[in-house]
Amino acid sequence: MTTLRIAEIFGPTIQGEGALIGEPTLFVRAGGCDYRCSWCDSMHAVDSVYRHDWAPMTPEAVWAELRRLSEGRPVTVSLSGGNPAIQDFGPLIALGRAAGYRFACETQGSVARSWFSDLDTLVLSPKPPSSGERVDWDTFTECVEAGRGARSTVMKIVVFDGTDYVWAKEAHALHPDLPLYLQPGNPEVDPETPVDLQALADRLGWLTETALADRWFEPRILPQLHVQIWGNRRGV
Ligand SMILES: C[S@@+](CC[C@H](N)C(=O)[O-])C[C@H]1O[C@@H](n2cnc3c(N)ncnc32)[C@H](O)[C@@H]1O
Ligand SMILES: Nc1nc2[nH]cc(C(=O)O)c2c(=O)[nH]1
Ligand code: SF4
Ligand SMILES: [Mg+2]
Repeated sequence: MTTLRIAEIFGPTIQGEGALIGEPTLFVRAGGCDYRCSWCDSMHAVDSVYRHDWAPMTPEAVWAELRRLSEGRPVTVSLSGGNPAIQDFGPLIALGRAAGYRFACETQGSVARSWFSDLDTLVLSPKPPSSGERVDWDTFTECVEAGRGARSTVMKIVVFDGTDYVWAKEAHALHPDLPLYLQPGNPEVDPETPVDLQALADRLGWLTETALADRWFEPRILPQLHVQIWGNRRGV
């Protein structure tokens, strides 16, 4: 039987990012990641110094918590992390889907999984140069292939600067069929530090105006809605 490493389960909240923005959602945050992005906003689910806080849970136990949080009313569940793709979420997805719950997954596209095809929405978020990580595009393409059975697969790219912007255009050119979402990077990820909403608005303005001036009309450009509402608070 699979045991999952779970950093946190929370909600209902709203999906704050990308294609499903605004959608009522429960989050399952998996512990552990094969990347170390310089600006990761979820290091408590990445850095192994926090591993003692990650609970070993069976899919049944995660499913029981999701039912409790939603009071048994079917809702969208987002699998995030860390990188959920380093674990086997197939059994959890099967339990939830049988009860009418929908599943999305956020992953960087570094590990392909057969259960991607059981998702409603696969969100692939390849990492730009500012992250300090490098994308293996062959593996990323394997992730796109593994998600062929999903209802939809989208690409979501975090953009911090001009170099990331140019990179995002190249990433889109490699996978032009994936609907593309851009979000400005949040440079302040400490949950104790209040976010500077004006600075985030300025970043969103810069990204939006850059794409429009460039006549690049493919991407949808969105803020992180949960950060607008709750700042860097955890568990929302
Ligand atoms: C914490 S990651 C977990 C899932 C997966 N490891 C990934 O990166 O796609 C969830 C989403 O948050 C984004 N993200 C992480 N840190 C961010 C930051 N400082 N500003 C904006 N988005 C960020 C990631 O790019 C990803 O789309
Ligand atoms: N509300 C809310 N929306 C989100 N979208 C992506 C998130 C993530 O950390 O994966 C996230 C999150 O942590 N909270
Ligand atoms: S891939 Fe995702 S979870 Fe892993 S370090 Fe990067 S942003 Fe954080
Ligand atoms: Mg987040």
